[in-house]
Amino acid sequence: MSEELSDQGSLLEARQIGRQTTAGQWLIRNVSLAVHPGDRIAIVGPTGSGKTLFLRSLAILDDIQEGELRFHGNPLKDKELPEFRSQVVYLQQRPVLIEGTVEDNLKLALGFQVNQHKPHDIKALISLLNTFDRPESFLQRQSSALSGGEGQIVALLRALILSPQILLLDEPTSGLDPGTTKQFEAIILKWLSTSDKIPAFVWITHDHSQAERVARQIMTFPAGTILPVQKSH
Ligand SMILES: Nc1ncnc2c1ncn2[C@@H]1O[C@H](COP(=O)(O)OP(=O)(O)OP(=O)(O)O)[C@@H](O)[C@H]1O
Repeated sequence: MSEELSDQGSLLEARQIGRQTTAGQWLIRNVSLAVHPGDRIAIVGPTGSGKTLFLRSLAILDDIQEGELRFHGNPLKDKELPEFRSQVVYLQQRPVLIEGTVEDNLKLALGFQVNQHKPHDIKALISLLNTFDRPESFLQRQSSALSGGEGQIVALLRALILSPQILLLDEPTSGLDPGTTKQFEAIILKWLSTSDKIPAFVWITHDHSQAERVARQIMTFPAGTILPVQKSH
């Protein structure tokens, strides 16, 4: 995460991001990253070093107290946020599914106005389901009856049918068994190779062998970005 960023052609760029507690203590500071088309970035680093705080900042899910985010080279305006959300999708550790079937969940994102121009490509979806080794009838399963791993894969498929430009993955396989983890990775790699865009991902993982398998760039979250918490007077 160098401070010298080339913004040439970056999709998403974080410059000198800082996050503070409400009491004013810095949790992360001066963290920068540029994501370009085709990037496959893994972020590794110790527990509590601020990886999630940083990724959530990239996803514009939390406010930042310092620094700047740029999307396609420009600061993001409020009115551009729905488009940003359809292009930059954040997947958290635990899937959040609605009641109903797998298909209801997959169609959910497409219901948002900003996504209505995106075709619901059922063929592509079924091909991804095959990578997951599930028949088409899996679409009719109730979300409440899915295992944790199946739920996480459904959350991934729901993200992918939006055809995002960037996936932000926060330890998405930490609760999955090795077989489901491999399927999850295979779906992402298939998506990368079949997307009509040149998508990118930023993937937080504690598993160095996973980082080696999926990423082209591995970044260690720098301990130096975390300042010691000051005692208040
Ligand atoms: N809102 C908050 N207020 C105060 N401290 C917070 C807040 N959010 C996170 N923290 C603290 O900031 C630090 C970084 O948290 P974060 O979840 O980003 O770490 P992480 O590197 O993702 O850890 P892990 O690898 O365990 O998921 C932690 O010590 C956490 O307790």
